[in-house]
Amino acid sequence: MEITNTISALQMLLMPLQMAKSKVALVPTMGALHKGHLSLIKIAQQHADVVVCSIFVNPTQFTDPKDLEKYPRPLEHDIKMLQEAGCNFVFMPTVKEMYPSFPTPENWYIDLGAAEFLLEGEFRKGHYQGVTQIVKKLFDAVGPDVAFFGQKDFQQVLMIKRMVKHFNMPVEIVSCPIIREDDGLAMSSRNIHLSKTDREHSLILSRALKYVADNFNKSDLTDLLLKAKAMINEMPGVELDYLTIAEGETLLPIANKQVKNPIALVAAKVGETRLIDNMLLN
Ligand SMILES: Nc1ncnc2c1ncn2[C@@H]1O[C@H](COP(=O)(O)OP(=O)(O)OP(=O)(O)O)[C@@H](O)[C@H]1O
Ligand SMILES: CC(C)(CO)[C@@H](O)C(=O)[O-]
Ligand code: BAL
Repeated sequence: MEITNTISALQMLLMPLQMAKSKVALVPTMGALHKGHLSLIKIAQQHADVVVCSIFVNPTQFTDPKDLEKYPRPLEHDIKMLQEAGCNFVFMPTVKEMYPSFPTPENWYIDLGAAEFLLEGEFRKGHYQGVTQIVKKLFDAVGPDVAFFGQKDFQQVLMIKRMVKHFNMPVEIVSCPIIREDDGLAMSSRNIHLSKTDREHSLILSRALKYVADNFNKSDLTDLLLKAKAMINEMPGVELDYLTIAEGETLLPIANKQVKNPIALVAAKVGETRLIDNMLLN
């Protein structure tokens, strides 16, 4: 496994492979790797000849400076995990490498459609501009044929697909299933911040989503949402940002069950830690 910190070194390594028409996959991450990330690497290995994993805690997508400051960065552990997973290249750039004028912000704005401002976009204003800005830079640096993202960040996958379309980039975007702990909690790097009690309380998120999924076909939509929200609101230490049943392209709340891709999405603060999760409804 080769580890590089600069775009030019990475490109020198990848160029001969790309000239020989090897299929290159990219798995972008912010590190603090867990089994969810490893599942992306595994799926990428099934699709491509070469897998590049990037580790970069991207400052432009953080709206809360404290969240950025305390984001976990266990680099040695990450490298060991990637080595064991058989990843071929790790790209770990500095902030200056990705944003040469940092801390002066670069000009960046693209139209991601109305869904940018819903859900995560409402609670983390500007988040998807930051995400698409760095993913564009990573795609430009690596030149992947295909890139893998987790369905846990469902809205992120939608936004990245829109960015790729906006720039006509020749990159296939693959959304991969959510990996959960045995008790249902969606794996996330931020779970490390949960106290023992928070960890117990956090289970209400996947339970409420499961309740929605199990009852979607048999219950009235309004009742279903009310009951699922009540389950979360009754849990001490959990502060709900949103729970919605939305259409999977527009992310608008659905008015009837006949829509194409219904999905339940949730975000809540559990103690001091903000978590998100979602479940497809058919
Ligand atoms: N439980 C999971 N199952 C599948 N994919 C996941 C899971 N958790 C994260 N991913 C995906 O891994 C990629 C990198 O995510 P990231 O490094 O932000 O990890 P994370 O666990 O989502 O961290 P956090 O949510 O705390 O920022 C993203 O595409 C994300 O959707
Ligand atoms: C896609 C991503 C690596 C961009 O920084 C990040 O948002 C993440 O880890 O989901
Ligand atoms: N996995 C999403 C990245 C973020 O929360 O900023």
